[in-house]
Amino acid sequence: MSDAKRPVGVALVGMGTVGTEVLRYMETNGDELAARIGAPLELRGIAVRDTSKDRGVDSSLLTDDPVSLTLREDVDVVVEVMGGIDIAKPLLIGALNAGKAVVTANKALLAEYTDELAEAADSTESDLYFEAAVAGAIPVLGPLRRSMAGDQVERVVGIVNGTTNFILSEMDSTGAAYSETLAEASRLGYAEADPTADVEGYDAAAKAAILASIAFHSRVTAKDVYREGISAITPAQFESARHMECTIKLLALCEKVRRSDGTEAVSARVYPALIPLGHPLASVDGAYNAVVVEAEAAGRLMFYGQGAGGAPTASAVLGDLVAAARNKVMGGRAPGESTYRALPVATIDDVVTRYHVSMSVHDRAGVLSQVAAEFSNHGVSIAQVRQTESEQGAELVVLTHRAAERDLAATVSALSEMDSVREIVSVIRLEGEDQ
Ligand SMILES: NC(=O)C1=CN([C@@H]2O[C@H](COP(=O)(O)OP(=O)(O)OC[C@H]3O[C@@H](n4cnc5c(N)ncnc54)[C@H](O)[C@@H]3O)[C@@H](O)[C@H]2O)C=CC1
Ligand SMILES: N[C@@H](CC=O)C(=O)O
Ligand code: NA
Repeated sequence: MSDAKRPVGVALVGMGTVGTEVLRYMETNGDELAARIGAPLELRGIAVRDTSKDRGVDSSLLTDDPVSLTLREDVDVVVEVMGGIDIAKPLLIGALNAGKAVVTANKALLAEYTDELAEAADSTESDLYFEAAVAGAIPVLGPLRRSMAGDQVERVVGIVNGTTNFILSEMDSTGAAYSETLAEASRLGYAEADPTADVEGYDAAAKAAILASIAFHSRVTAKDVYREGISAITPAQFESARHMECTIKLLALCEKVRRSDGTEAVSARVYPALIPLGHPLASVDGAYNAVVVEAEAAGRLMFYGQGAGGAPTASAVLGDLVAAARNKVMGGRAPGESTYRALPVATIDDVVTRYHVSMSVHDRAGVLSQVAAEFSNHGVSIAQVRQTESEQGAELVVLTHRAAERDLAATVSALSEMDSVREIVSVIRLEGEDQ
């Protein structure tokens, strides 16, 4: 057999929601994949935690020793879909050091350690692919890395977590509380093994770090990303959003910003925000994700599709597997890491946006002007005020014009000290008015 026709050996690590679907499509579409690669894929083994469990596969393929499996001579590509960092990190670095190509969906790992993984990949000129790690099935990393390699990306804004988008969509349409819909998101295979990663924004922050690093050619890790989750979002906030013809979405925002000292920096942040109903991201519902990329020459691009779930994620993994296997057969290598710009990371204080501040106040003369004065004292300009009466007093909702986060924070802190303000009920940012 000529070298070009030699089968490409694959090690699958993890056989959960995603791994099961990867395997299914490898089997059912094997001939087509072979035609695209120029050689058949051959599964050398599957690393699982419990080899005694019946998984409907040839049990001789199962092993609980992922290290030995991935380092086998006849393994060319390692597909890692088990998640976690402690085992996956040395496993994948070891595989790359041994010259194996790696395909992974593990955003938690990539958001912290892409530099170490890329260094190992470079040491043996191996491939490291991870399209599934951001926005599931949606091809977004490939386009950013390849198709947009000649452009200057200015901003990336997206809904990149299927679980929270599913929950927020349900809260908006049915008035349900977030905890009621979380179990359903887990059942549907959207949520992480520990769903705290989803609802508290860690998963989206990991994806924001990966997106920002690739978009701006500068290393951003998950720790650099400002993060707020959705667990404090209430049905009342949705009601308030509707008054403003808005909805609430958990957004990942990555952009180049000018800091107060005039230097350029990268801002990466994740938080629930109001967005106008007419904004293209407002109609992205359920486990769907969407990523809007703004670039100097391209203008605005939008990528949309299923961001979570076994089969959609398997689509991205399989695309990478075909690419990595084809490189093994034909030669060549995927574009490597490109973080030559080494921009500093901006803090949340450097962000400028609009705010919706809801507070409970004593219903007496002069309160409105005192509150307005506090915004003005900190240089935060008010766009709208709405007051509603309640048994306890009054609720005051203030929508600001664009203001710096540090000024808004100082305003809120001063308001919370005022005698006439009973409680700051919520502060939520308003994004996407420039669409
Ligand atoms: N489910 C989804 O929608 C998406 C998941 N991902 C990522 O894909 C990866 C896998 O996710 P899921 O399939 O949803 O998770 P899962 O929890 O359903 O599957 C992971 C599997 O790996 C196994 N595993 C864990 N440690 C192991 C070890 N040391 N050796 C062998 N097997 C081990 C677990 O027993 C489990 O069966 C994660 O990194 C996740 O963040 C990425 C995009 C979407
Ligand atoms: N838990 C994640 C899975 C995909 O990355 C999500 O809900 O988006
Ligand atoms: Na993707």
